[in-house]
Amino acid sequence: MALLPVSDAQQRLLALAGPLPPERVALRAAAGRWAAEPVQALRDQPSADISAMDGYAIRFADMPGPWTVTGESAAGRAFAGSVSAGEAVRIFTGAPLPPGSDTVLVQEEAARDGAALALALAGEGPAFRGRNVRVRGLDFTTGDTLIAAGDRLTPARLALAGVAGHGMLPVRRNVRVALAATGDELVPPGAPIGDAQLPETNRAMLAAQLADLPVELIDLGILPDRAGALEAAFRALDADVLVTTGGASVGDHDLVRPALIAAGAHIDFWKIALRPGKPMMAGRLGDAVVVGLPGNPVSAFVTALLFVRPLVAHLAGAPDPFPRPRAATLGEPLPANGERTDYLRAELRDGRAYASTIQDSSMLRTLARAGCLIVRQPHAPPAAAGDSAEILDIG
Ligand SMILES: Nc1nc2c(c(=O)[nH]1)N[C@H]1C(S)=C(S)[C@@H](COP(=O)(O)OP(=O)(O)OC[C@H]3O[C@@H](n4cnc5c(N)ncnc54)[C@H](O)[C@@H]3O)O[C@H]1N2
Ligand code: MOO
Repeated sequence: MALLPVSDAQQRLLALAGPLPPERVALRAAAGRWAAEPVQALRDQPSADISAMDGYAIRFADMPGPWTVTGESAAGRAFAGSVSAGEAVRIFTGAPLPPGSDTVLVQEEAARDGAALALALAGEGPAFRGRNVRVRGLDFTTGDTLIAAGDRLTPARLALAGVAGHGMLPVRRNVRVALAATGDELVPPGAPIGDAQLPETNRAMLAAQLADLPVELIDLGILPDRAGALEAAFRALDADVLVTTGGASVGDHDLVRPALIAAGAHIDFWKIALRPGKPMMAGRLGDAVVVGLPGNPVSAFVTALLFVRPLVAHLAGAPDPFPRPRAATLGEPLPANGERTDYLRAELRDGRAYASTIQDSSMLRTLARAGCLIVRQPHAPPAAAGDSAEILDIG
């Protein structure tokens, strides 16, 4: 069976399910999620002309003074009257300008004695009408579209939506992701361990890889290499996404695919032109998308980066969920590549990428040291030191 190119597999994966249904959640709960609808301003900001400085509201036409102070305007406590010729109102940052005034004289440039106000130094004072005033609607006005559907709700956008009058925001509901490790040799990290056993690390790694996405993780634990137990766990699934690791290849104990099929799954693809990560599979099980990752930790990491994270982001409403490679300079030559897209663990030093000598997909130490993956396209010719290469940052 021919191996599926990485980009074809990525497109087919996203085609398995669309974004989850929308819901409205409080501002804080929307952090890091994607807007399901455009967000429009419900108010003008600022809603009146307000002072940007502590000082005195004056009429610019009255420059260079002197003035008589007739009252005070503070943030949240506007002056009730207005400003007539020769009058000034004490004003503070964020306070509305009283009607009649149009300019703020900062207090550092003012000399005040009781109600008498003058410039501290001749020639100082505001240089133009409107100085130190934030005019109504400076930031935005009612009806402006401030956030587009599909925009990520960054900290700044949350604050923007809040000041625009929104207490709730339209997002996609959180993605329920079930994680299952498979393998009779696996024990939880830190547990007593025999020689034939191995600490199970893929669930912790995957959970951390998804930590910045809007997920609810469901831990299905470590499943044994037994068809019946796997099938039972898959049948009981209640999640939007099932991610398994291990048992994806062709050995006698690689039972994930047959168990998924026995549980009623449709496998859309299996085996990708990818190194590491070739045995990855994906399909549907009821309403859920299932992704079977290879067990080797580096293969699981790379396939989670290229497939699982983008799938979760897609379900959460991200319009462009795939990691974006950037160009970097190779520090050392690389040999020609074979038929699979190769993702080489590499260190970045002085802006140059140096691939680890050994790229075995079991080796977590080289992964932990790597700042990036060098992406080698199928059949790429040999590359020299100083050549440009595509990399994916992972540091
Ligand atoms: N004859 C062939 N053999 C293999 C092929 C092949 O095409 N033909 N593909 C190889 C490739 S590529 C990979 S990758 C591996 C992955 O296969 P599996 O998904 O079946 O992985 P396992 O055999 O279950 O495990 C591989 C390795 O990783 C360890 N492991 C598994 N799960 C975890 C975990 N949760 N945490 C930590 N370590 C884990 C496991 O103990 C094994 O050492 O197959 C090749 N074989
Ligand atoms: O995914 Mo396997 O790790 O290509 O060797």
